[in-house]
Amino acid sequence: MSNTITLKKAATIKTLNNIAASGMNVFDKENYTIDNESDHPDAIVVRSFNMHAVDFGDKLKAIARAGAGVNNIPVDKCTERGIVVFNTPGANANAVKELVLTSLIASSRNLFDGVSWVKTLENEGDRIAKLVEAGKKNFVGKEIKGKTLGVIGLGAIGALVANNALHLDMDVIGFDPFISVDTAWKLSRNVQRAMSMEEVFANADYITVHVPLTDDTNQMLHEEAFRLMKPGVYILNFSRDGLVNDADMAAALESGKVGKYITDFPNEQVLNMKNTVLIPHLGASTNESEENCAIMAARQLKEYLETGNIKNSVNFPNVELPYAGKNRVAAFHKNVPNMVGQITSAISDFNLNIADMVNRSRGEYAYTMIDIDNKINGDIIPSLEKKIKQIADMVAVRMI
Ligand SMILES: NC(=O)c1ccc[n+]([C@@H]2O[C@H](COP(=O)([O-])OP(=O)(O)OC[C@H]3O[C@@H](n4cnc5c(N)ncnc54)[C@H](O)[C@@H]3O)[C@@H](O)[C@H]2O)c1
Ligand SMILES: O=C(O)[C@H](O)COP(=O)(O)O
Repeated sequence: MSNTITLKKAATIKTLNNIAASGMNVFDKENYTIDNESDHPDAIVVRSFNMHAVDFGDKLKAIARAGAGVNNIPVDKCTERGIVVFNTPGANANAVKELVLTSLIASSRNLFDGVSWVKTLENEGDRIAKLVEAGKKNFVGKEIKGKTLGVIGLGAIGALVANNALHLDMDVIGFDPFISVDTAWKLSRNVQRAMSMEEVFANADYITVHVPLTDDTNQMLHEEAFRLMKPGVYILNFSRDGLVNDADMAAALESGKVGKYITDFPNEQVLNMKNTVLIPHLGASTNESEENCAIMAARQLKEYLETGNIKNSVNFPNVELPYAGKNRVAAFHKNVPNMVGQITSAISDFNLNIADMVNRSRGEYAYTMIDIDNKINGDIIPSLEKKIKQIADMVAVRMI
């Protein structure tokens, strides 16, 4: 049995985090209601809020993540229900890049420890200047020039970090077995290509990870990985805490195998480790990035709600059919033979003519949009919708 999803003119949007106003203003008041208390929103805009236990209600059509990582969203469950999950690729990449490079230099120069120490001198009166000169020897750092930065994951953020580190006179070695063609074009040819993660581990003085948290990357930095790294290596994690095995990291920091762990994702274990720099998930927290993400998320969502077109979804294919403003059937179904045939046959049963259509698949699921040429008598729509929904392996149907 498929879900009943019928687009109403006024859609309700719920937000689960603070979303920049410039993004929410994309939703015009005539067609959209922003209601953060709604139990049955048409769409949700979210940042890092953990949605795994959230009740979706029975009208939810789409979730827009104003940001990159979607591990806070139950994506498989959404796919099974024909709920499109969007993210905003690259929209916060510059913000993260700037903080990664800032932290790289600042931690290398023991800046965080030094600055914290100075604050402890506040009651020392006129002795402060003398104490500063005597104490600075405890914070001698190292320069990054000529050192090797290993970048694991050369997507929107990793590629920017890699290219910019070259400008800081670092040598850069990168690893990404799934690098996109777009990113490969943007990457400097001076970034050395590693054929394995182990090659990065063996050569890098600093390692920064920029991969999504998935079943494949979960705990990718563990005891065996640390064993292969150079002694005293600095590790930067601006991706997710689940990428690192905390117990192994604690041991590696204790032994000095890892010289410093800089993370944007502190947790209870990490808070008790030595030689850490703990940042309160500030990677994407700039006005520019929050606005970029919110505007991109809102535009993608609005386009989808109004036309069915999909751009930058993490669970359904990109699909675009210019919307002529007539009547459109948008159907999510299993990726099995003869679905398009059955939908078009249902349409012709109502003596309707097809103006245009598109079908794209992604893994086990597919999405079909069909524009109907005739001016439909409004009474027909529920019957046509019902008929299409009754097709076996249909997941969800919208009449737009
Ligand atoms: N700290 C923050 O505020 C912040 C902000 C944005 C993103 N992030 C995190 O950073 C991650 C990356 O963001 P992005 O915008 O660069 O995403 P992206 O999708 O552009 O890049 C991810 C890259 O990782 C690569 N990859 C996947 N699995 C890999 C593996 N096993 N080994 C090597 N490479 C692998 C992919 O091919 C892709 O190129 C996000 O998923 C998110 O978790 C954190
Ligand atoms: O994956 C992301 O985009 C980042 O972790 C940013 O998360 P935030 O939107 O909660 O700052």
